[in-house]
Amino acid sequence: MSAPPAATPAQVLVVDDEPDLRTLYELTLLREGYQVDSAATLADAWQHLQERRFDAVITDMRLPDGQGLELLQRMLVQQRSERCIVMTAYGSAENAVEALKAGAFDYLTKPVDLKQFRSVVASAIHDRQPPARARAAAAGPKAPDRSPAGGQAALDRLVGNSAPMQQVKDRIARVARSMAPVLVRGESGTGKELAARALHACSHRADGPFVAVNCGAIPESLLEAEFFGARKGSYTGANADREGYFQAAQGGTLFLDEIGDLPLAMQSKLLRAIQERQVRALGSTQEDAVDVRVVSATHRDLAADVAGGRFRQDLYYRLNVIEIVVPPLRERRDDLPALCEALLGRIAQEAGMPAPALSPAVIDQLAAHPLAGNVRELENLLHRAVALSDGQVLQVDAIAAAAPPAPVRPPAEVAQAPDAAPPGLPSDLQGYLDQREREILVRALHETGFNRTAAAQRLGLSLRQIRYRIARLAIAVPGGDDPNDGPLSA
Ligand SMILES: Nc1ncnc2c1ncn2[C@@H]1O[C@H](COP(=O)(O)OP(=O)(O)OP(=O)(O)O)[C@@H](O)[C@H]1O
Repeated sequence: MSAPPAATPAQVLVVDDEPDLRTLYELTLLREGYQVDSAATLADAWQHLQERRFDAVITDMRLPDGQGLELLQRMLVQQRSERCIVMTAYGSAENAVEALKAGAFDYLTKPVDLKQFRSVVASAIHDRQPPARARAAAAGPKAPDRSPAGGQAALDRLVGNSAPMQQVKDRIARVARSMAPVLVRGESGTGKELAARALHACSHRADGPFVAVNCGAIPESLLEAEFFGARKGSYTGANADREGYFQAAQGGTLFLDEIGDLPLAMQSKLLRAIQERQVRALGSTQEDAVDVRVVSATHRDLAADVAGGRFRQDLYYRLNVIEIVVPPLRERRDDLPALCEALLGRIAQEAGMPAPALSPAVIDQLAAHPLAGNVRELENLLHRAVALSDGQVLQVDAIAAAAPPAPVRPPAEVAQAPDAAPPGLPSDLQGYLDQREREILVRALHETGFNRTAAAQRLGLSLRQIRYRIARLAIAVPGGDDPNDGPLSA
């Protein structure tokens, strides 16, 4: 049996004009099993890049003939596949953010911590080519830079192919590859968490944990221990050492939902953890290095919170390196049929029943609904509709009954007319009364299991009268006009 072919080590280019530092980086990388080339200037680095392809490029920010950022930009223009790590001077947060915005995979702050250096380089090379030392497989053609297999599945879970949704998915796939912090913005219920999960699944951290935290749900006094961990005895009730969210997300993604709800004192601590990449558990004297990508989300206008002094500007700047905006449902109505189908499928699966079919009438009715609570509201509506529906096809009236009663309001044109009547006085009395009557009848029918006799009794009507009203208002009752009028939605 022949020995496996020798593995080709990953190739790294180091760009720094200080010979001592260059040597230090080279030795560190060689010891890790990489093959290293080095350059002292931008021109020299570019020459190397013209000659061959590398797996990663590590560049100092300030070089004798220009900025490391220029190298990054030139690489981007040429669509080079190398991942670029930029080294910035200590305290120059702007450079780090600028580099990440320009497409750097990650940054390191000088003086470089060698442990962090090794870990960042390993991350950059991770899913394309492990170091020779760790590789057993034969050297083959380099894998293209694409999302892990689970990435596409996670993007598919984000249902909707409308143009705005497609843009969101393209952006997720594009930015997933770096370490840059991402802020996901969007109204409540638009799917921000799903977007964050897809981002994680498309990243090289997909095999690591995804830890989701609702910042608004944690009592202020517990925040520090929850985020950074706590040593036994550090506070009343801490009976054992416990890790925090940062430690739990090690090697993966920490999703900070409702980031705008974090109190100012905690914002400072979070900023420090992100900048230093170190956290200190409550009651501990030691800092732990953490390798975590932070993705946060908010439905609030964080820029306004910054202006109002409720959110730290420096933290906002740090979290918002890359922004993903998930559009509200009203801006992507085209997604409604696919969303309904996917949500109904999920609901039915959870209930262990076949998914009811969706008629065009139901879709039309949903499309007319304001759905201000976005996909979550649509999901709730369908949940209740399924519970109220008795057949294979989801009924229009099951949707109407599932919808929370609309607030009593005069028709919109009356409210908006310049010489509008006082609120509460409708211009079309009959239309207004019909709408109210309809709501009451649907509610009564719903509450009596669609038994018309019982519903009529509840409303002080005869069976004849309620039948007449149901027909006049064209209320579709599950099971049609049942002469026996028994319970229809048992
Ligand atoms: N595009 C989508 N495809 C399928 N399901 C979706 C989509 N968007 C949202 N959902 C579903 O809607 C519900 C709400 O989504 P999610 O929690 O991601 O929203 P959110 O924007 O994070 O909400 P909040 O701001 O309230 O935290 C979830 O059950 C989610 O699975």
